[in-house]
Amino acid sequence: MQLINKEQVKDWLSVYFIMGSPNCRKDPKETLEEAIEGGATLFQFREKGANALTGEKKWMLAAELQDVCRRQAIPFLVNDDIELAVKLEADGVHIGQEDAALSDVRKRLPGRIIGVSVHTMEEAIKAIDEGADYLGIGPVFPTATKADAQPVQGTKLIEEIRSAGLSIPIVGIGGIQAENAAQVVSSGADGVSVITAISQAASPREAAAQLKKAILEN
Ligand SMILES: Cc1ncsc1CCOP(=O)(O)O
Ligand SMILES: C=C1C=NC(C)=NC1=N
Ligand SMILES: [Mg+2]
Repeated sequence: MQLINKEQVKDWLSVYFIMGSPNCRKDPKETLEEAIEGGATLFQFREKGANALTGEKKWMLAAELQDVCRRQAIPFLVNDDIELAVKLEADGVHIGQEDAALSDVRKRLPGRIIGVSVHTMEEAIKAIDEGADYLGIGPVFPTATKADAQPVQGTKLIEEIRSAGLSIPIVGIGGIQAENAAQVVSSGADGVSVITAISQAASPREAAAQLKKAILEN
Protein backbone atom coordinates (compact mmCIF):
# COMPACT_ATOMS: atom_id res chain seq x y z
CA MET A 1 0.00 0.00 0.00
CA GLN A 2 1.45 3.34 -1.02
CA LEU A 3 1.72 5.42 2.16
CA ILE A 4 1.02 9.11 1.76
CA ASN A 5 3.98 11.27 2.81
CA LYS A 6 3.04 13.29 5.91
CA GLU A 7 5.28 16.25 5.02
CA GLN A 8 3.73 16.42 1.55
CA VAL A 9 0.25 16.47 3.10
CA LYS A 10 1.30 19.30 5.45
CA ASP A 11 2.49 21.35 2.46
CA TRP A 12 -0.76 20.69 0.59
CA LEU A 13 -2.76 21.96 3.59
CA SER A 14 -1.20 25.48 3.47
CA VAL A 15 -3.97 27.27 1.53
CA TYR A 16 -6.79 24.74 1.16
CA PHE A 17 -9.65 26.08 -0.98
CA ILE A 18 -13.05 24.38 -0.57
CA MET A 19 -16.05 25.22 -2.72
CA GLY A 20 -19.11 24.21 -4.68
CA SER A 21 -21.23 26.15 -7.19
CA PRO A 22 -23.52 27.65 -4.47
CA ASN A 23 -20.52 29.36 -2.84
CA CYS A 24 -19.28 31.15 -5.96
CA ARG A 25 -20.14 34.67 -7.06
CA LYS A 26 -19.01 33.83 -10.59
CA ASP A 27 -18.18 30.78 -12.71
CA PRO A 28 -16.74 28.06 -10.42
CA LYS A 29 -14.08 27.11 -12.99
CA GLU A 30 -12.84 30.70 -13.21
CA THR A 31 -12.95 31.03 -9.43
CA LEU A 32 -10.84 27.89 -8.99
CA GLU A 33 -8.33 28.88 -11.70
CA GLU A 34 -7.84 32.27 -10.06
CA ALA A 35 -7.54 30.76 -6.57
CA ILE A 36 -4.78 28.42 -7.72
CA GLU A 37 -2.97 31.22 -9.61
CA GLY A 38 -3.10 33.20 -6.34
CA GLY A 39 -1.54 30.38 -4.36
CA ALA A 40 -4.16 27.79 -3.34
CA THR A 41 -2.31 24.52 -2.66
CA LEU A 42 -5.22 22.04 -2.35
CA PHE A 43 -8.84 21.93 -3.57
CA GLN A 44 -11.95 20.22 -2.17
CA PHE A 45 -15.11 19.99 -4.26
CA ARG A 46 -17.96 20.43 -1.75
CA GLU A 47 -21.27 20.73 -3.60
CA LYS A 48 -23.65 21.34 -0.68
CA GLY A 49 -26.39 23.70 0.50
CA ALA A 50 -29.21 25.50 -1.27
CA ASN A 51 -29.14 25.15 -5.09
CA ALA A 52 -26.37 22.56 -4.94
CA LEU A 53 -26.11 20.59 -8.18
CA THR A 54 -26.98 16.90 -8.12
CA GLY A 55 -26.56 13.86 -10.39
CA GLU A 56 -25.10 14.42 -13.87
CA LYS A 57 -24.72 18.20 -13.45
CA LYS A 58 -22.76 17.72 -10.21
CA TRP A 59 -20.49 15.09 -11.77
CA MET A 60 -19.88 17.25 -14.84
CA LEU A 61 -18.82 20.22 -12.69
CA ALA A 62 -16.62 17.96 -10.57
CA ALA A 63 -14.86 16.62 -13.67
CA GLU A 64 -14.37 20.16 -14.99
CA LEU A 65 -12.81 21.34 -11.71
CA GLN A 66 -10.70 18.17 -11.45
CA ASP A 67 -9.29 19.02 -14.87
CA VAL A 68 -8.30 22.49 -13.63
CA CYS A 69 -6.49 20.90 -10.68
CA ARG A 70 -4.75 18.39 -12.94
CA ARG A 71 -3.51 21.15 -15.26
CA GLN A 72 -2.28 23.18 -12.27
CA ALA A 73 -0.89 20.10 -10.47
CA ILE A 74 -2.75 20.43 -7.20
CA PRO A 75 -4.68 17.54 -5.60
CA PHE A 76 -8.43 17.36 -6.22
CA LEU A 77 -10.45 16.08 -3.24
CA VAL A 78 -14.17 15.38 -2.97
CA ASN A 79 -16.26 16.08 0.15
CA ASP A 80 -18.51 13.24 1.41
CA ASP A 81 -19.36 11.69 -2.00
CA ILE A 82 -17.14 8.57 -2.05
CA GLU A 83 -18.86 7.18 -5.17
CA LEU A 84 -17.99 10.35 -7.09
CA ALA A 85 -14.40 10.24 -5.82
CA VAL A 86 -14.03 6.63 -7.00
CA LYS A 87 -15.67 7.34 -10.38
CA LEU A 88 -13.37 10.32 -11.05
CA GLU A 89 -10.29 8.68 -9.50
CA ALA A 90 -9.98 11.76 -7.29
CA ASP A 91 -6.81 12.33 -5.29
CA GLY A 92 -8.80 11.83 -2.10
CA VAL A 93 -11.84 12.60 -0.03
CA HIS A 94 -12.87 14.51 3.06
CA ILE A 95 -15.34 12.82 5.39
CA GLY A 96 -17.26 13.99 8.45
CA GLN A 97 -18.13 12.05 11.60
CA GLU A 98 -21.48 11.04 10.07
CA ASP A 99 -20.04 9.95 6.72
CA ALA A 100 -18.68 6.55 5.70
CA ALA A 101 -16.27 4.77 8.05
CA LEU A 102 -12.62 5.53 7.29
CA SER A 103 -11.73 1.84 6.89
CA ASP A 104 -14.42 1.40 4.22
CA VAL A 105 -13.28 4.55 2.41
CA ARG A 106 -9.66 3.36 2.53
CA LYS A 107 -10.71 0.10 0.86
CA ARG A 108 -12.46 2.00 -1.95
CA LEU A 109 -9.70 4.59 -2.40
CA PRO A 110 -6.39 2.87 -1.57
CA GLY A 111 -3.36 5.15 -1.64
CA ARG A 112 -5.49 8.33 -1.78
CA ILE A 113 -5.72 11.23 0.69
CA ILE A 114 -8.40 10.81 3.38
CA GLY A 115 -9.18 13.81 5.59
CA VAL A 116 -11.54 13.69 8.57
CA SER A 117 -13.48 16.45 10.37
CA VAL A 118 -13.02 16.25 14.14
CA HIS A 119 -14.36 18.44 16.97
CA THR A 120 -13.04 16.67 20.11
CA MET A 121 -9.83 14.99 21.26
CA GLU A 122 -11.64 11.62 21.25
CA GLU A 123 -12.66 12.06 17.60
CA ALA A 124 -9.10 13.15 16.76
CA ILE A 125 -7.50 10.10 18.41
CA LYS A 126 -10.00 7.77 16.71
CA ALA A 127 -9.28 9.30 13.30
CA ILE A 128 -5.51 9.06 13.85
CA ASP A 129 -5.82 5.41 14.94
CA GLU A 130 -7.90 4.65 11.83
CA GLY A 131 -5.20 6.13 9.61
CA ALA A 132 -6.54 9.56 8.60
CA ASP A 133 -4.05 11.53 6.48
CA TYR A 134 -5.13 14.88 7.97
CA LEU A 135 -7.68 16.36 10.39
CA GLY A 136 -10.02 19.26 9.59
CA ILE A 137 -10.61 21.11 12.86
CA GLY A 138 -13.17 23.82 13.54
CA PRO A 139 -15.16 25.92 13.28
CA VAL A 140 -12.29 28.06 14.59
CA PHE A 141 -14.24 31.31 14.08
CA PRO A 142 -17.97 31.97 13.47
CA THR A 143 -19.11 30.95 10.00
CA ALA A 144 -22.35 31.33 8.09
CA THR A 145 -21.30 28.86 5.42
CA LYS A 146 -22.07 25.58 7.16
CA ALA A 147 -25.55 25.77 8.64
CA ASP A 148 -25.07 22.75 10.93
CA ALA A 149 -21.54 23.60 12.10
CA GLN A 150 -20.50 22.55 15.61
CA PRO A 151 -20.01 25.29 18.24
CA VAL A 152 -17.15 27.71 17.51
CA GLN A 153 -14.06 26.36 19.27
CA GLY A 154 -11.21 28.71 18.45
CA THR A 155 -7.80 27.03 18.26
CA LYS A 156 -8.19 25.12 21.54
CA LEU A 157 -8.37 21.61 20.10
CA ILE A 158 -5.51 22.31 17.66
CA GLU A 159 -3.34 23.38 20.61
CA GLU A 160 -4.44 20.38 22.69
CA ILE A 161 -3.51 17.91 19.94
CA ARG A 162 -0.09 19.51 19.48
CA SER A 163 0.63 19.68 23.21
CA ALA A 164 -0.26 15.97 23.37
CA GLY A 165 2.70 15.50 21.01
CA LEU A 166 0.58 14.35 18.06
CA SER A 167 2.11 15.29 14.67
CA ILE A 168 -0.86 14.48 12.39
CA PRO A 169 -1.34 17.07 9.60
CA ILE A 170 -4.02 19.57 10.71
CA VAL A 171 -5.97 22.23 8.82
CA GLY A 172 -8.15 24.79 10.57
CA ILE A 173 -11.57 25.67 9.15
CA GLY A 174 -14.40 28.06 9.79
CA GLY A 175 -14.58 31.82 9.30
CA ILE A 176 -10.93 32.07 8.30
CA GLN A 177 -9.72 35.18 6.44
CA ALA A 178 -6.29 36.68 5.72
CA GLU A 179 -6.66 38.81 8.90
CA ASN A 180 -7.01 35.84 11.27
CA ALA A 181 -5.15 33.08 9.38
CA ALA A 182 -1.79 33.60 11.13
CA GLN A 183 -3.16 32.72 14.56
CA VAL A 184 -4.58 29.44 13.22
CA VAL A 185 -1.13 28.40 11.99
CA SER A 186 0.69 29.69 15.08
CA SER A 187 -1.65 27.53 17.21
CA GLY A 188 -0.22 24.46 15.46
CA ALA A 189 -2.23 23.95 12.28
CA ASP A 190 -0.30 23.24 9.06
CA GLY A 191 -2.58 25.47 7.05
CA VAL A 192 -6.01 27.02 6.67
CA SER A 193 -9.06 25.90 4.70
CA VAL A 194 -11.55 28.46 3.45
CA ILE A 195 -14.75 28.72 1.45
CA THR A 196 -16.03 32.33 1.61
CA ALA A 197 -12.69 34.14 1.88
CA ILE A 198 -11.83 33.03 -1.66
CA SER A 199 -15.15 32.08 -3.32
CA GLN A 200 -16.85 35.38 -2.46
CA ALA A 201 -13.82 37.61 -3.02
CA ALA A 202 -13.91 40.23 -5.77
CA SER A 203 -10.57 38.73 -6.78
CA PRO A 204 -10.17 35.07 -5.77
CA ARG A 205 -6.58 35.34 -6.94
CA GLU A 206 -5.82 38.26 -4.62
CA ALA A 207 -7.67 36.55 -1.74
CA ALA A 208 -5.61 33.36 -2.12
CA ALA A 209 -2.40 35.41 -2.34
CA GLN A 210 -3.26 37.31 0.85
CA LEU A 211 -3.98 34.04 2.68
CA LYS A 212 -0.69 32.55 1.50
CA LYS A 213 1.17 35.68 2.62
CA ALA A 214 -0.54 35.60 6.01
CA ILE A 215 0.43 32.01 6.78
CA LEU A 216 3.97 32.30 5.40
CA GLU A 217 4.65 35.18 7.77
CA ASN A 218 4.20 32.70 10.56
C1 LIG B 1 -17.23 23.12 5.92
C2 LIG B 1 -17.07 23.73 7.27
N1 LIG B 1 -16.78 22.96 8.37
C3 LIG B 1 -16.66 23.66 9.52
S1 LIG B 1 -16.92 25.32 9.20
C4 LIG B 1 -17.18 25.08 7.54
C5 LIG B 1 -17.50 26.19 6.60
C6 LIG B 1 -16.27 27.02 6.32
O1 LIG B 1 -16.65 28.03 5.42
P1 LIG B 1 -16.05 29.50 5.52
O2 LIG B 1 -14.59 29.41 5.18
O3 LIG B 1 -16.85 30.26 4.48
O4 LIG B 1 -16.29 29.98 6.92
C1 LIG C 1 -16.26 19.98 7.21
C2 LIG C 1 -14.98 20.08 6.79
C3 LIG C 1 -13.92 20.25 7.72
N1 LIG C 1 -12.66 20.36 7.27
C4 LIG C 1 -12.36 20.29 5.94
C5 LIG C 1 -10.94 20.42 5.51
N2 LIG C 1 -13.33 20.13 5.02
C6 LIG C 1 -14.63 20.01 5.36
N3 LIG C 1 -15.52 19.84 4.47
MG1 LIG D 1 -19.77 15.41 5.51
